[in-house]
Amino acid sequence: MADGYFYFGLALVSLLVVLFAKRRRSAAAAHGDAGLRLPPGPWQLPVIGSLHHLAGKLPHRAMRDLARRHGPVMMLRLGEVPTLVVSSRDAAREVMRTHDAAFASRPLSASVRAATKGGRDIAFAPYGDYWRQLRRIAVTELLSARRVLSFRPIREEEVAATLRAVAAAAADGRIVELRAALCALVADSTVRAVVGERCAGLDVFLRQLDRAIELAAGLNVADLWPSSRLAGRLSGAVRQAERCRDTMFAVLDGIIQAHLEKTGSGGAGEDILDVLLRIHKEGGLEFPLDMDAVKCVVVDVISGGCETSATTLGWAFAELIRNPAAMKKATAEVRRDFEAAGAVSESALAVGELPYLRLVVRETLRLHPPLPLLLPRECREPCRVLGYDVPRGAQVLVNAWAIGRDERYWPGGSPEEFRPERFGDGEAAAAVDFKGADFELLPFGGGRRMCPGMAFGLANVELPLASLLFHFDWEASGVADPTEFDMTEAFGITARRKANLLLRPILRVPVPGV
Ligand code: HEM
Repeated sequence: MADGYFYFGLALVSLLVVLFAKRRRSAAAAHGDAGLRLPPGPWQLPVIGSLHHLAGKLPHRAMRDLARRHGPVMMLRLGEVPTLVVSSRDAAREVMRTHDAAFASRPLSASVRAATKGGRDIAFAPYGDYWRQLRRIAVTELLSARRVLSFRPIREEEVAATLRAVAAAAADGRIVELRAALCALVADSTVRAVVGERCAGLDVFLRQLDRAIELAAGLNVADLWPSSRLAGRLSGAVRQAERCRDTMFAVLDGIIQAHLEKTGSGGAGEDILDVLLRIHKEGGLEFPLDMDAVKCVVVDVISGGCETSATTLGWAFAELIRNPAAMKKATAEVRRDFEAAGAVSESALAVGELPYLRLVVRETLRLHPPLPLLLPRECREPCRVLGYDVPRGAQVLVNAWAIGRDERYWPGGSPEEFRPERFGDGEAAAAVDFKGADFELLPFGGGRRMCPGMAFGLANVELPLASLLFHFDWEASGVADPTEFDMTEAFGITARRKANLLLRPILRVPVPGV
């Protein structure tokens, strides 16, 4: 609330000083940025910069509309923060491939700095040797294909528990709020993979994590006006981020203690925290992995793992409900392939079964990248993108959501349409994938800071989706025309679906153990 009043007050002050600021701006242009070809952008107000252009809309949608007028490389000012917005495949390629090293850092806003103890985690560590060391640990130890595979029994158990709960609802003719069920499924699988088991404090931990992610979105006055002490004091965002961090760390202290007391850790049964504690104990690293770093990485992996996969699953179901032909095709495929087995198994999924279901996931990630603006990057050294000069220190947002819906890259039907077939044989987009080489499809980002959790995330999407389609048919409750199914996005760092996912399950293939 305090943020709201403060913001409104600043907007009023802005209007009063606009003429004065115009004069000052032209004076500044006369010496400061002379000779540079800065990217174009919409007109700005003093103090709030470009924020008024975003008011009342979701940021990725507002930025897409602005980019249509000002171009694929556009400069905004969010409060005080100069922000480059990139909205085309070619511009994204320049940021993530041509000048990848120049854009390989992340901006550390005051609240992110507080939540991550100054960027001690993987996602927000400034680009450099410390980040490189953490990234190596993540890729080779924590999130490697072998490690993700070792969590298969956890995923299978959690999916089986969800299937049993849904079967009970189906038997009673009850409607299921599938969004909540999917969030719980992904959270339980992820938490068990990271810390071994759910414990009492984890609900508190997950609530604080949600709050910390909200604060990290940067739309609070402390992060928008970093030079203003008054803004920092009025906002309280930094104090809240510290409180979230301390509460999460206190829960982790108990879990770490229990891990340290446990005997015989190591080898196949290791969870991610075991691995981190082993690396902490072995030492010998250039930057010792102290307990704060261990906790920051655990928070990173749980936050990276939960929201993104659950959001993807929610959208996949919503799109399938809205597109009965695709639902029919995906369901027929999974029932045909697993009929003999009587249940979906991840081992069969791993050897390339269910090609259509995989296209459903790819199409879902095209239309609904869970992080529509990825995670922000920061320009470390002045460089040029599509011929425009980008100043050092500018925050850089890649609008993956807008690029994924740009008709120039998605010919053959409306890019707004959910059509998994567009990635099939004979179609222009057939070879386009989300592995970071195709800059029109960037749900996991690209370049050095690309998501290291892709295999982990996809495993948490594919098995639940295939299993829920295998055993049940799904009907939207109270929706006569599927095309009317509500697809409104919620506001937040992840673009999750706003409405609940109220669906009626109809049992078609018996669930084992029920
Ligand atoms: C559907 C699932 C997921 C999506 C769509 C996704 C998306 C992303 C994106 C867009 C980025 C920023 C990339 C960039 O700056 O170019 C990112 C970074 C990251 N993701 Fe994911 N992610 C997913 C799952 C996961 C999972 C399961 C984990 C961990 C278990 C994870 C951990 C991370 C980390 C640690 C980073 C920061 C990497 C760095 O800065 O070096 N993500 N993710």
